[in-house]
Amino acid sequence: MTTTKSKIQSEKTSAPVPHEVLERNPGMPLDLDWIHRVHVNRSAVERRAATIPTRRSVKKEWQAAWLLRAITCIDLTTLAGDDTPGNVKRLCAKARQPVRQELLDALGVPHLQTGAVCVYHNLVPIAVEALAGANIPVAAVSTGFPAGQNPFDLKLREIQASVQAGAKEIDIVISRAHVLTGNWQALYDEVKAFREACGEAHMKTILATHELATLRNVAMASLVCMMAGADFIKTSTGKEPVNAILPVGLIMTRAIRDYHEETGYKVGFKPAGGIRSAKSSLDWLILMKEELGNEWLNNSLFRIGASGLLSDIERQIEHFVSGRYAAAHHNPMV
Ligand SMILES: O=C[C@H](O)COP(=O)(O)O
Repeated sequence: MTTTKSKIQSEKTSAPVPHEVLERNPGMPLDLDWIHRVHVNRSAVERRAATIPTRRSVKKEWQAAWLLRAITCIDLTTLAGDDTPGNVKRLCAKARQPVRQELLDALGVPHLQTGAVCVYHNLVPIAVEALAGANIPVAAVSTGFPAGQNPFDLKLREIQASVQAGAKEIDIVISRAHVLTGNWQALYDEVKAFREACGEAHMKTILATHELATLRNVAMASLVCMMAGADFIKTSTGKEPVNAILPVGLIMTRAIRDYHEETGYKVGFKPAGGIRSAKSSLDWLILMKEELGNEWLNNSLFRIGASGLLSDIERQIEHFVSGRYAAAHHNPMV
């Protein structure tokens, strides 16, 4: 019989190398015919999304392996007005050692780390220093996050400053007004300029989907961002009233699939905001596996933006190992 430990080890060995070097999406000219052909059947999308947490589940003996995989895909995030160098340093320590070593030892996993640490620009130098020597990129939210209402030239300068400070990934916010007014050319030009300003840093484009009015707009904006050279498309800032939800995830992953079929380039996906339970992280992994396949199940192509998810995953892993649940304060985030 295959034991849980051997399942986790076979998961590990079959796992793609973290931060695998993929050919970056160079983008393509804006194809308005393609954009205007986009059609979304909202009720079909909602029905399909509703099956993910119910009909689909990960077998119990595989759950720990999937949860470990989820951890490697977390962009461990703090984006609060009261962030300090101290809490960012503690967050970085958590990114280096997201699960207590004794639990990893029990599962036969020598080392584990999160996909990235995500902070505001001011805290990039602190995070870069705290992560020195670890292969964990620092992501900076930029371009007037979260509303994106800053002047355009300031947004470009903000990106450049974050890259100079050592951010390897830049999470930009799009101008929602371009989507709401159907000005796809303006959205394309904006995102292309952001991509140029990012240089070698990878760019995640935050759509703030709750503010885009319709699922069709989400699909169209996803395509435009990829045409403009996005490395990732990301659902939300975490500051909207509704953030990452599965129907939106379905629309965005299908846009990624269409773009890949058309161009051959793989674009990553990052649901972010409101993802707090281990169970919901499994739902997102299942969505990725079903819509995009195993190739997307690694942190080069999948991230979960979350500030509070890790505590619950660690708690579930502890339960898996010991059969007991620890009190939430035993697995503090920072
Ligand atoms: O990009 C990440 C999000 O801002 C995190 O949102 P959260 O605090 O709801 O997990």
